[in-house]
Amino acid sequence: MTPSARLSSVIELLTDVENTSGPAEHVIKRYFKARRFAGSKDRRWITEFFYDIQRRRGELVWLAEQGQLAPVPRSLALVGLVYLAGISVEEVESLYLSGSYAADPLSPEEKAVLVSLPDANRDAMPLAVRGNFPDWLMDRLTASYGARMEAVLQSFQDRAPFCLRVNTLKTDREEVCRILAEDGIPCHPTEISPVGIRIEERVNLNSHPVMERGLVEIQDEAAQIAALLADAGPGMNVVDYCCGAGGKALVMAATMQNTGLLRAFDINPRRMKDIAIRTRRAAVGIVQSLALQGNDEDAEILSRIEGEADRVFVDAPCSGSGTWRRQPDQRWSLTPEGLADLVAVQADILDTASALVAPGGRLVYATCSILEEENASQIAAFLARHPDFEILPVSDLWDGVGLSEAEAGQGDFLSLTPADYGTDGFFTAILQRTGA
Ligand SMILES: C[S@@+](CC[C@H](N)C(=O)[O-])C[C@H]1O[C@@H](n2cnc3c(N)ncnc32)[C@H](O)[C@@H]1O
Repeated sequence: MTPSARLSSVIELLTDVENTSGPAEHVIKRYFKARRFAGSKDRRWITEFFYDIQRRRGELVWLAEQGQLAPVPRSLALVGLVYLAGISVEEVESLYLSGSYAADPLSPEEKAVLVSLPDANRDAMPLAVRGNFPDWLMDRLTASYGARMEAVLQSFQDRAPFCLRVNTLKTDREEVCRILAEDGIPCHPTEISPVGIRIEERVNLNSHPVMERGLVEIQDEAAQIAALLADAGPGMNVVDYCCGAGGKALVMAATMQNTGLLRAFDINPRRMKDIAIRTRRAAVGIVQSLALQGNDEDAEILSRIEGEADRVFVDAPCSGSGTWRRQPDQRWSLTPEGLADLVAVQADILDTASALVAPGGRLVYATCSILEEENASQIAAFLARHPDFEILPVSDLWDGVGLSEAEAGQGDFLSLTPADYGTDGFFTAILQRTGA
């Protein structure tokens, strides 16, 4: 594809995403499925530029509006070419807006804005704009992060690192690092998780032997830490209540040394479809998965195992705000009403899942959110409704489950943002049921 055709594709994609609900990655997948002629380099350029625009959308909208341009996909892409990609206005005109499949030539107003961009003053931008976060979240985040606010917002502008979790049922970290190094893939151990590997370059490992042989899974370090904090041990009875594709279940199966019982539930069978293949590949044999129906039958099934589990892990559906580096489009689609709905669903799930915890057992609540109402406030409300649970501070568990960087594990809860250790934003609370 020519540069102009690539730019036109980015504009089309931005428009499609604006007009569709659901994650951009689905829209992008559909878009390229219908355009088989796009080669892998074209796809990469288009996708990366699309996501760069989403990540810095706040600034791009502001810059367009300062120059009296409507912040429509075309304006954002043009401003992005100059402001983010550092391409000169002359090059934009000659390379990106000429030839077949090119978008219309620059209007005088557009040209005036692009020419002024090298002098753009970031300091003049309000915090929400230069931090590229929705304005309506600013008060909430300031209350949580105070003086660290600017650093936290900035940390969401980087691309997220690529992390693997080593399957300790089959191998160890040294072995995997050695195999990757032999294949010219530079990597290093993660700072906190004892089973994580960080790869600085984006590589496709889907058909690499380390994946095919079940030696590793792709998983952010924060998610590994949360699952390790469950402290699920050999022989335990464990429930992963929102198991999705089983990412946390696989971590717990490894710490359980593939003994005991791990029930994996989720309301969405589509999300669960890879569990069987992932457990087989990882040599995990203790997972029993079951799709919940969201009706009375669930109550019947769950009542049979009430009060039995040593650990119940609730990796709750959430805003995903901690992963907004990876899915930057989602920060622009969350609404206050959507957030309130999520908080209500989380409370419901906690109420139901907590009934499965045995006396003396633990309820582990995790979100990939950095928002207080989904995290500490959710837990405070749960404890007010369930006086038979109490907080087990993560600082008491940190060393015992093999985590490093003691600083990160201070206090009652795990509460990470990318500004701390470059992980996704993540929250975890451990609640112990009294009356063992
Ligand atoms: C954050 S994802 C879980 C990711 C998964 N634990 C992993 O590590 O791959 C949240 C999951 O909660 C599920 N979910 C949403 N509402 C639910 C409910 N009422 N009961 C059980 N699962 C639910 C969603 O289908 C989704 O898979």
